[in-house]
Amino acid sequence: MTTPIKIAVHGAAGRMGRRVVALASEDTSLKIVAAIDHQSNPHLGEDAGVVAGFAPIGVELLSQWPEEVDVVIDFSLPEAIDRCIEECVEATTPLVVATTGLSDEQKAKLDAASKLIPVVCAPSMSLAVNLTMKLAEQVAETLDDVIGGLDVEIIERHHRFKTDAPSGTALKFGELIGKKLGPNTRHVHGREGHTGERTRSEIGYHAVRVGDNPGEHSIVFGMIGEKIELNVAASNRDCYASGAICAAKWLVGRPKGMYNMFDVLGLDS
Ligand SMILES: NC(=O)C1=CN([C@@H]2O[C@H](COP(=O)(O)OP(=O)(O)OC[C@H]3O[C@@H](n4cnc5c(N)ncnc54)[C@H](OP(=O)(O)O)[C@@H]3O)[C@@H](O)[C@H]2O)C=CC1
Ligand SMILES: O=C(O)C1=N[C@H](C(=O)O)C[C@H](O)C1
Repeated sequence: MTTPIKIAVHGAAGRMGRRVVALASEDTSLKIVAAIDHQSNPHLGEDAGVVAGFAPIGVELLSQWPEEVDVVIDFSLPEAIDRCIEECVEATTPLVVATTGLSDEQKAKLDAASKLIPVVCAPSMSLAVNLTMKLAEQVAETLDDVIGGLDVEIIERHHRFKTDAPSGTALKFGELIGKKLGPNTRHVHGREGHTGERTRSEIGYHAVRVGDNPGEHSIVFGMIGEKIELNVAASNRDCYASGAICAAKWLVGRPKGMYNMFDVLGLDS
């Protein structure tokens, strides 16, 4: 039997962290050795499995970083990411970053870290979302010069507790589509008032916040006379948690560098 991969979950008491703890604790190729959260989290000191709504796993939820881990999975908040990067660089631990809403400075810090450690960073760990991104690239490339012009609008729906908008995934869809449409693409967030006619060169973003929606994205490619709409929706959070676990397993033993879910899923060839 091979030795289990030792993982630490950062943001372990959050909505996503709990699902990562729950799924990883059922995976015999993994051993959760640390569950890290904010120093004032009310669950600190409790068993992370119990916090996740599961059986005890013998790992306390702590705010301290552990000594020895093979890989860290991070689903936290932008305000928590700097320390996470610093701890991983210091210990040369591979890092999977799923947190969205990072500042440009934080993205640069993560890039710098990837010169020293292997990093997977992706706004969505979901297989279906990443496949849909590939489809969206294909549609944009094909319709770029369509007669009458192409209008791209991205609508995302998430739970009312989400703190960043638009979603990291919506922004990634826009970035990938924008690359296919050319350098004049403008990214427009919402519409209000006397906006004038829509220009051809814009991608519109619309962020809907409702109830407990775990994440839904619609990419509309509108033309004169017809439209294509790509829809991808999560039924629950396990698509993201299992994607992150898959990324963590893939990352262990890789050379330092910046990777994404296309690399993990083999979608870039
Ligand atoms: N890439 C992907 O596939 C996905 C990405 N996400 C992203 O993951 C992130 C987390 O989402 P979600 O789980 O819903 O959010 P939650 O707010 O439920 O979870 C975040 C957790 O991080 C904790 N935290 C806050 N500050 C710190 C800190 N300084 N150190 C350690 N932990 C800290 C929070 O603790 P406390 O409550 O005490 O502040 C909380 O437990 C978001 O950015 C979201 O957009 C979400 C789903 C999928
Ligand atoms: O906060 C969430 O819930 C999600 N956030 C990610 C994002 O911002 O794209 C991914 C997923 O859609 C769920």
